[in-house]
Amino acid sequence: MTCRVGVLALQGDVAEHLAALRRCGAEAVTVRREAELATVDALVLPGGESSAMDRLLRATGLDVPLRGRLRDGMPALGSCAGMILLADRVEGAAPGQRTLGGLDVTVRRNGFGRQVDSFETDLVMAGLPGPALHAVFIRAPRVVQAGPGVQVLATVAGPVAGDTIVAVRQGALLATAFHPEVSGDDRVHRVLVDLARGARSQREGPQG
Ligand SMILES: NC(=O)CC[C@H](N)C(=O)O
Repeated sequence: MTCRVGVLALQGDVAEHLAALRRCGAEAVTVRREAELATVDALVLPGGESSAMDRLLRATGLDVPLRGRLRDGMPALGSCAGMILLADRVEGAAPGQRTLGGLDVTVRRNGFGRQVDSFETDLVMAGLPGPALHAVFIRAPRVVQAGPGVQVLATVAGPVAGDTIVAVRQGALLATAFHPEVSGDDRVHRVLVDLARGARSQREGPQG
């Protein structure tokens, strides 16, 4: 079945997500306004600058309907800055910076510090069959705390003692600290597109 997946296009890394979603068979569209948001079965919140996106979300008034759709169970994938937007709590936020929330996690912005602020690694991600996933981290956040309803999908070693959570899922919300749209491996987007198809068929009912 076909499904329509939006990419929040106020700022940041939009084109690569649209391309990945199309390779997964979804109709992919940019979302800047409430009317566009209303047409999509699922949404990608891309990487970029989370404080800038927060400002633009509030300036355009898109924050209110978007929070509503997230609360109503719209599937979403937040990558990097998008993960920050979906987090309930942020450490190192810019003055006045807020999030949409929905994911019961605390994230630390720029959580890998200056020395390793960008790096690439291969990681095993729960729910993705096949080989390890190549993950690109660019001034990425890290998850410093996850609530009991949050499934940890992937971790990497460091930057402090032990492992750091870099991918999570809670219900229909997925978030990665890395950028799944730049590796050419579409398996993370495929999970979102499957969730979008499920949401679509639920809405359309048995004969849809
Ligand atoms: N690549 C990214 O999305 C970086 C996120 C950025 N450091 C922020 O805090 O918003």
